Amino acid sequence: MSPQAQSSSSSSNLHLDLPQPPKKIITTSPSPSSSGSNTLPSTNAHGHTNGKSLLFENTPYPTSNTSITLNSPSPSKLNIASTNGNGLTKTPSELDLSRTPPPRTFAPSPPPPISRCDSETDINMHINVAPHDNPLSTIGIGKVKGISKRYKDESELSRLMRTVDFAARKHSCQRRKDVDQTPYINHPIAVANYLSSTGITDVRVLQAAVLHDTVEDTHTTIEEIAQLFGTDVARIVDECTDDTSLSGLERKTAQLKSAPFKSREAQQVKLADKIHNLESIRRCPPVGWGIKRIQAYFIWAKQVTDVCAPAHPPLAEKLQELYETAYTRVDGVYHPCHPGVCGPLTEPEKDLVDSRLRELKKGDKVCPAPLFF
Ligand SMILES: Nc1nc2c(ncn2[C@@H]2O[C@H](COP(=O)(O)OP(=O)(O)O)[C@@H](OP(=O)(O)OP(=O)(O)O)[C@H]2O)c(=O)[nH]1
Repeated sequence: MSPQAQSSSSSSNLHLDLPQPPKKIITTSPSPSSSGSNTLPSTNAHGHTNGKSLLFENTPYPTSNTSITLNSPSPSKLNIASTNGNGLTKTPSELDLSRTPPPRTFAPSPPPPISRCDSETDINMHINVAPHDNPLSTIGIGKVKGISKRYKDESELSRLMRTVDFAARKHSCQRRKDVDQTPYINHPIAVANYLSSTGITDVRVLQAAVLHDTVEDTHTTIEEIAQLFGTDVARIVDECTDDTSLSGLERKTAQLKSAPFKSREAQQVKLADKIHNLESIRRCPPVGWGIKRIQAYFIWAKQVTDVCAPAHPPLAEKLQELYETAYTRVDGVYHPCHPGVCGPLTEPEKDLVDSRLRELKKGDKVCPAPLFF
């Protein structure tokens, strides 16, 4: 384990509850309505005042009967703990969070829905072979010679745009888990944008950022990516792809264990992936997420990003700022998103946060720019 991982893990000993909603929301008709059974506020609450932010007011939990403990000092120790009907079993060393959610199951996750919009016809259109004749469909990345001749002479800009187009087709039926069901493609584009806006100019890294969820969450294969975009891009995407046969808990553990051994490029994508997920959570969390799940994600994400931090210090600094300043409010009670790093809000800061929240509740439909860029 790297020194960064050690130092970060030592700050958290939190008994947390991680439910498993569907991995991605898939809709056939994009209707970003917040009506129906959603329990989150009807407007996205998000704000940023004097370096402290509050984003939304959270809502009740569904139920289950298992919870997760992230133990220090080893970030790889994620223990399932039984709960009683009223919620989590607490120990004196655990945080006493004001609202105990009903118990729920953490693992295993249901397999993520796969986008059905990424028809093989679309993909093979790019490589000029019939779907069932694709010579790459059964071979590993090691045997793929590299990018198809057809794309050898294209400019970097053209290649990047082709990558965005490919990812958009692949994710076209997917939505984020937030109440507005944001188009999923916004996430990989934002990840690439975090990298390019903090100085990453290697187009292969930007391509990999755009493609980083295609293999995990759509029918895309690494071989396709190798042939369409080259083996370097395919390798980075492969490193950023979780094994979806594992449970949610196992995937989280695996990410922690593998993070120190990833290439620099893959670690850069990981940092950007996490910063966008964390920003999304604090601005408009996935439907059904409560404070414990938010905090569990922040704690786990910090352990991963602390390991990856040296790969891209500018993003690591932004992440640290995020961990130190992100707040949420549940039933009028303020909670730091990362309880081990974030200090309590002062009264004046609470007032600023509240006034920002009131402002947003008047009806802010415009997706704001990320807070740090
Ligand atoms: N914050 C946020 N995340 C959303 C949203 N919609 C989908 N996601 C995805 O959900 C995952 C985070 O939720 P978890 O519950 O921890 O992940 P899991 O479903 O894979 O167990 C991320 O997957 P991932 O990209 O594989 O990242 P990671 O879990 O490896 O960090 C993230 O991209 C959303 O609206 N907000």
